[in-house]
Amino acid sequence: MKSLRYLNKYFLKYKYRLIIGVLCTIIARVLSLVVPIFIGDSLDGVEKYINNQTHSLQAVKDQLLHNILLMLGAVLLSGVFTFIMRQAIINMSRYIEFDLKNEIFKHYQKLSLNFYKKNRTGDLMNRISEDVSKVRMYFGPVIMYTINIITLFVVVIPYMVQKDITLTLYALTPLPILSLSIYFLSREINKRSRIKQETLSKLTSITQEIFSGMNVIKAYGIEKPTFKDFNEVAEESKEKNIAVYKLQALFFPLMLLLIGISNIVVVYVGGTRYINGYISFGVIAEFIIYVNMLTWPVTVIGWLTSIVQEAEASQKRINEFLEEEPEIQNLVEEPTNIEGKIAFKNVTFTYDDTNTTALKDVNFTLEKGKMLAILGKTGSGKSTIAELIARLYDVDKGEILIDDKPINQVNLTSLRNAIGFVPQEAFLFSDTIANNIKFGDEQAVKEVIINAAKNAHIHTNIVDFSKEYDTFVGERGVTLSGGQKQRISIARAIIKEPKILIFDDCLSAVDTETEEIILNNLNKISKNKTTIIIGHRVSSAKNADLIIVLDHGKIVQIGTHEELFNQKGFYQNIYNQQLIEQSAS
Ligand SMILES: Nc1ncnc2c1ncn2[C@@H]1O[C@H](COP(=O)(O)OP(=O)(O)OP(=O)(O)O)[C@@H](O)[C@H]1O
Repeated sequence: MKSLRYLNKYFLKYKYRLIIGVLCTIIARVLSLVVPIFIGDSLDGVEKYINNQTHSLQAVKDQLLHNILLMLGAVLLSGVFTFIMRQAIINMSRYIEFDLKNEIFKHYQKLSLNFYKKNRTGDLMNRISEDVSKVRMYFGPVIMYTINIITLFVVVIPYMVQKDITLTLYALTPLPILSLSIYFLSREINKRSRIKQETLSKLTSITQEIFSGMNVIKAYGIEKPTFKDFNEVAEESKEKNIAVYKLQALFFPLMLLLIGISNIVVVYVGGTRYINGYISFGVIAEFIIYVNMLTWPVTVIGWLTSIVQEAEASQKRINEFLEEEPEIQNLVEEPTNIEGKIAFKNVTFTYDDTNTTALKDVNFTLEKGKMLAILGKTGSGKSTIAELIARLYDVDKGEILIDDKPINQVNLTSLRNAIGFVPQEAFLFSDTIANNIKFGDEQAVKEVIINAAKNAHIHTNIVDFSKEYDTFVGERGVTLSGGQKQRISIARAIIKEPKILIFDDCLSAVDTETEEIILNNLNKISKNKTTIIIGHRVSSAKNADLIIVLDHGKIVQIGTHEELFNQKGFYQNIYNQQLIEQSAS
């Protein structure tokens, strides 16, 4: 129950709903419990008349009518209170489910990239959906049935004992057996359900992967082996499902069997005691109804215990993530005004998971409004510089200064708001083109969107689509070419009007002519903006105020185009190489 204690704050938040729910549950239960009393009383009245203990038929009829009206009233009122109880408690559980999901989601958003590298997406999804649903059961059915059971036991059992203790003992004996059997059955069902759930997750993952990689599957003609893989997992999932339902099928027969046994015991023992004159006829009827009333809650005790165990396990998994501290902490509450000067002082950085030292002793200063180009072979650490500027990771050694302030002394939201980042792999949401561009500035009007698209040299492509800016791009932008996705991603960064623009190798999928147009546009847009262009081509670097060449995480060349062009080294080599390529094409 330790993990579930975390949820007490929600009980406090919804205390009025909870109190109303509890009161209504008690009232509804008590009202429904008077029905057997009137049935017993009515049968006793009829019995007395048959045995000639009462002579007035009219008096018996009046007694029956009186009892029927009272029972009707009690049942109706009980129904009304049950309705309010369900509204209060079940709705409370839904509100808490919603709050908890939001809390987890907000926390997920605060966590650093490393967290996402360490944990599988399926696991993250499961904790926010499956686990939260299990926890909801703790708030809804568990509370509702627990109060129900307690009220029932507190009222019914003393009443039964007072009527006839011997019959009570006989009538209740099968119930603990029922409860225990249901407990073990539910536990086994839950165990099998968990396995079923895991295979279902596996099936979902494999299906998702197949759909995402459909173009590769088709291109390689591997539909058959892919189907075989899918079929194996689907087969496993089917087996696990059948295993669960086999056990579930036992649930109701077992319950009916034990209710039947209880009823037979009441009829037999009650009948004997009636014949011996210990109880009246009506008591047998009352006991039969009470035993049936008690059976469901007793069955439920076993079920509830396993729900609480499940909720406890789920909340433990949720807490593991909620207790995870974001590696990147915002140390400054006040927003910071960012001008855009960036300096790296002896920066060394190692990725935790692969232990790769991506940057070694990197030094450079980029004045605000200036342009930096970063070149270097693949894996030389270019993207890492961009990620460190956005503070997606903290450095191990040395420091990064933004406007001469250590980066961790800058408000994190201000920093990220000041950066327009175009990642190496463009990511588009399954939404319209306009909304994908507007993502950088929610308030942007049509003209501004079009202007950004023009600057990213994608406008003419967009107007060629029948729905123009309202074209839906499909999941991850599947309906667009690589170059189109990159340019929409560039438009998204431009529209934000950031102080710092970072283009991480984002012109790789466009031809040199388009690259030239975009670079020219960028020269205009990036006035007064600190701009960092990462790439492999000299064309994207030659207009920069500063060029850095990286090799294995170290700066091997630094200077302007003129300086590096006249130096022997990587820059001159690729310049010459690209010149030859250009003249050959
Ligand atoms: N998220 C990561 N986790 C672990 N290691 C990483 C991660 N990203 C990059 N690396 C490693 O850090 C090194 C530098 O990678 P980086 O992406 O900065 O290179 P790059 O110069 O941008 O390469 P490319 O031109 O191919 O994009 C590489 O050896 C890479 O394997």
